[in-house]
Amino acid sequence: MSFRTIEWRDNAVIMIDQTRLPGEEVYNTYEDFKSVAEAIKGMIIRGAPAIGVAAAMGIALGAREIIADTHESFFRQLENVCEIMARTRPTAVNLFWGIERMKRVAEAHRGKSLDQIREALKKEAIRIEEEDLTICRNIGKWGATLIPQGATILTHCNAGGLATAGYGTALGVIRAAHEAGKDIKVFADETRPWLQGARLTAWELVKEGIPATLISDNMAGFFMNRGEITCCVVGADRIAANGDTANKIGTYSVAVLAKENNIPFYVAAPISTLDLSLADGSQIPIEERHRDEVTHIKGIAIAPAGISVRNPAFDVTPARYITAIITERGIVSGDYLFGLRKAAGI
Ligand SMILES: CSC[C@H]1O[C@H](OP(=O)(O)O)[C@H](O)[C@@H]1O
Repeated sequence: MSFRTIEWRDNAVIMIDQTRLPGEEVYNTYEDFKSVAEAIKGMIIRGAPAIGVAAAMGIALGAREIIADTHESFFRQLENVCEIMARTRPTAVNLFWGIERMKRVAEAHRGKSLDQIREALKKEAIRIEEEDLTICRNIGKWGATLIPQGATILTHCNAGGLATAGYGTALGVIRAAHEAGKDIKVFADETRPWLQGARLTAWELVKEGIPATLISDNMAGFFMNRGEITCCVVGADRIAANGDTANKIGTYSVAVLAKENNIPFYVAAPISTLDLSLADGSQIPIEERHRDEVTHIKGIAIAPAGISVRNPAFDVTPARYITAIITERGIVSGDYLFGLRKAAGI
């Protein structure tokens, strides 16, 4: 891949600014944890695994900012850093997974010096990023076994290298199938209102020469009904114990249309996206974002100011619409309650 989503460099965090794509490939440098939190909230960086990495690196930055004479003061301030990270976005469980993993490392080093704790947190954040890349490649390998030669794959939103530490989950499956010479084509939903498909997925696929067609969200059913789509592959932000999956708004509609047209619908996600504490998807918190994301494009109003607006950023696809869930440890289908726990090693 010819871009880097996020990187720890010289005790700062470097991120590609995803709000400026596809027109400009700009990298921002963050030297304090609060600006990393703002970058997550403002979707400079977005995508479940990517915001897990960003939160971890933000906490590592925060630990270096803390001025403390005692361990008690350090850990009290570190808790505050973690709480600020946790308030950035509510749906992607990877954010909280990353925060908890960093907390565990800090606790495990409580007996060490503050600088040793800071160093351990920095190394853990870098490790999380490096691991995510390997995880995505493994998701790709497993997922590619489901993709027939010459398939046309519909994807929604961006579950690509930009949504992870690189390579992607849904786009990881697509990349792996392409690299295996399966001669695949992609239909990418533009994904209103934030246009992750038009701005980010299309950018990734064009850069790599993977054949892709951009469609507006309301065209997905048309092409499915005409027999032009072989299968659908999407990412995820939180997967409940029974397989119900939260993903970008519009995913549920794609899944129902796929079921109606007898098209396999796959979710590609790392184990860190599982939330087995939730029995089903009804408890998954759904982020509601600012109305301007719906009424404006690039700052230009496309709706009158007086109109009321709703902007849920995610929806939940019931497990019955999901053909299989592709993880880095294998493909889960059928009895999700059993299969997901097994995949998680429980
Ligand atoms: C690799 S999962 C990415 C997942 O996150 C996206 O949401 P957002 O762009 O709001 O962070 C979308 O749901 C993707 O499927």
